[in-house]
Amino acid sequence: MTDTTWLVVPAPAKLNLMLHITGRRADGYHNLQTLFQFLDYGDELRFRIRNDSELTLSPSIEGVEFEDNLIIRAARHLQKLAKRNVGADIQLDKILPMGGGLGGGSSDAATTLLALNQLWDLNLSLEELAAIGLSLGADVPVFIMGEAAFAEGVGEVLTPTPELAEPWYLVACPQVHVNTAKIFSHKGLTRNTPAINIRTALEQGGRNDCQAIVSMLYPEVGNTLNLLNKFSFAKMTGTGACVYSSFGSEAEAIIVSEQLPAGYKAFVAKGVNISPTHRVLFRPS
Ligand SMILES: C[C@](O)(CO)[C@H](O)COP(=O)(O)OP(=O)(O)OC[C@H]1O[C@@H](n2ccc(N)nc2=O)[C@H](O)[C@@H]1O
Ligand SMILES: Nc1ncnc2c1ncn2[C@@H]1O[C@H](COP(=O)(O)OP(=O)(O)OP(=O)(O)O)[C@@H](O)[C@H]1O
Repeated sequence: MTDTTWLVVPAPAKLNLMLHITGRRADGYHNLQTLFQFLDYGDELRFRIRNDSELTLSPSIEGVEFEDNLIIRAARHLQKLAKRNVGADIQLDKILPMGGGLGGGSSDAATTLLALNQLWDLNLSLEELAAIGLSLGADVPVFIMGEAAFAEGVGEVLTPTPELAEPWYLVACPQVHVNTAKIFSHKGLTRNTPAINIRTALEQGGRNDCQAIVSMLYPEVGNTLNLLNKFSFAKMTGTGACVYSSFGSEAEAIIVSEQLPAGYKAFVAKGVNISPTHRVLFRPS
């Protein structure tokens, strides 16, 4: 008899609190230094085991083919590693904007790897799942490991940073889709920022080396930065398009969000150093 209950698991957003590009590797990828923090806000996935080897996903994401969806690509990896036929029905509540720099696709993939590893009794370690995740995207490993972290390499060499403050953020999402590969291949991108150590990153923060190029290519991003900067220092996450400011309380963040022009897409969320995915799967209260 198949268990018909659904396992409900969040797929949170991430912010890059700083993002320095320190070099370009022979394979075209870039070495970077970044501070990742999770948001208590994001997509939600539901999983139910099937007793055949089918995978289903509903609803589909407009413009993303079934087999290209990072959720399905993640599940296919695990199916190959399972020594028996395994299948699942998956439901997706997509909240995070795509191409927003919030890591939504990577987070969906990580949640899928973590949840199906558990449901299919595969017993893969977090390190093994992170290695599979890295083949899907540079941002997947941090979501697998589940701790806010200083990341180096292409984002996969992680040092946890539990000492990060957990402020409230106002995140504004200009309605443009930034193509990550296009930004990393831009000739004007700063890609020689000197490496810093983790202590400096934690004490002094840092900038986002992609911000100037993205603001130039997508003026909506620059305009949104200017707008938020009127209230509180604003920075872009990842390769954009979303930008954020931090606040000491939820109420302060909400007051500023209410002053944004009508129609502006924005949300308020708490920064958290433990991923909500881990809280549900590994630390249920
Ligand atoms: C910018 C960040 O979001 C920071 O967290 C990530 O580094 C990007 O991670 P991601 O969206 O998972 O990116 P991937 O899907 O791995 O890569 C998309 C494209 O961005 C470029 N890319 C990405 C990451 C990296 N360290 N160097 C790169 O040059 C590559 O051209 C790659 O083809
Ligand atoms: N489940 C998924 N959710 C979102 N995007 C997906 C998914 N599967 C595949 N994709 C593809 O991945 C692309 C990047 O989506 P994502 O939401 O991760 O962007 P992002 O927030 O800019 O990521 P990052 O911060 O990692 O650069 C999308 O444009 C889409 O084509």
